[in-house]
Amino acid sequence: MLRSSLLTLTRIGSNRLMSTAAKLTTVEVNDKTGIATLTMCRPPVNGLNLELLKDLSQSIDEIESNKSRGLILTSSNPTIFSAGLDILEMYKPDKERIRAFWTSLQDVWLALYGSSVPTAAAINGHSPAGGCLLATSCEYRVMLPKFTIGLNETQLGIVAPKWFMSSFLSVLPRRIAERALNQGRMFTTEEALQVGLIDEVANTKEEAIEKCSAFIGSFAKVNPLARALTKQQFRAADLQQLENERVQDLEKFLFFVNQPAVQKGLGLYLESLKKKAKN
Ligand SMILES: CCCCCCCCCCCC/C=C/CC(=O)SCCNC(=O)CCNC(=O)[C@H](O)C(C)(C)COP(=O)(O)OP(=O)(O)OC[C@H]1O[C@@H](n2cnc3c(N)ncnc32)[C@H](O)[C@@H]1OP(=O)(O)O
Repeated sequence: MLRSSLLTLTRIGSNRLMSTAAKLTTVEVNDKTGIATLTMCRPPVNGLNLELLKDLSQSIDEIESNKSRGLILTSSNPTIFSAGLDILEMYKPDKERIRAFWTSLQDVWLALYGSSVPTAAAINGHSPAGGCLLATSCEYRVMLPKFTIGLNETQLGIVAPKWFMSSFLSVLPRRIAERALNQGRMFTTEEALQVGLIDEVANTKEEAIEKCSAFIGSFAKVNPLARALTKQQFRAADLQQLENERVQDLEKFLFFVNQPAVQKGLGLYLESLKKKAKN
């Protein structure tokens, strides 16, 4: 259950805030609805590095074990849900750390995509690549206007692994998913709604959280065990595939990311991001 030695429990209105010192995520449980909001808080862009991934895993475990009625994933940044994987973890990587990094990403995906509680993403900002992976691992997505979401990996000269595709395919028709992935397409909020990559649009983060809560509330009269087992049956083949191939998936990733051409591409991409940030 909760790691009580490190845990601080604060009450904000009807919410209980559970967070540990120096954590990159917070978990707030609404006492009225019993729904937990899991917030990513790693400035500047919620880049998924090893530490954020570990905190995400721990927070998902907490929510699973504290009998929350659902999980809403969101961001403390007002314009970015998550910039995806922290490219600094993959560029000129440390040998041991990059293994732990990828393994932690696998852990987060298995826990979120396979979660027994209903899950929803309040996408309150841009959500490229790994950000889109997190959002599409949830069962429902509500997004704010004027942001973008998608799997842009091919634009960076990298390849989304099969399990990224599984999440994408659980939301989009195959033809749209395949074309978008091949193009590395980023969808605007409006486009994402049109193709079904998101379920609803909200004007504020609060409204997005309300809509996510309403989705989770729609299961109020459904037997929780029957609901969880049904969801897990839908997702079992995808989850099992990664479980069976975890080691090979890690080795494939390490081989791929260490290719000189991939390293060169990641270096150039980082430079372009930094140049853009300066201007
Ligand atoms: C046979 C087949 C085999 C298959 C094998 C498979 C093998 C596996 C291959 C590997 C797969 C790996 C999968 C990767 C998925 C990913 O998630 S990759 C990451 C992709 N992310 C992006 O492309 C997003 C890039 N960022 C942006 O577009 C923008 O930053 C933003 C829209 C998110 C935010 O814009 P803005 O608010 O204007 O902020 P910026 O000024 O751009 O950025 C601020 C600051 O953050 C740095 N930064 C941004 N994103 C990242 C990132 N993802 N990683 C690290 N750092 C990032 C940016 O450089 C700025 O830094 P400075 O302030 O200049 O230091």
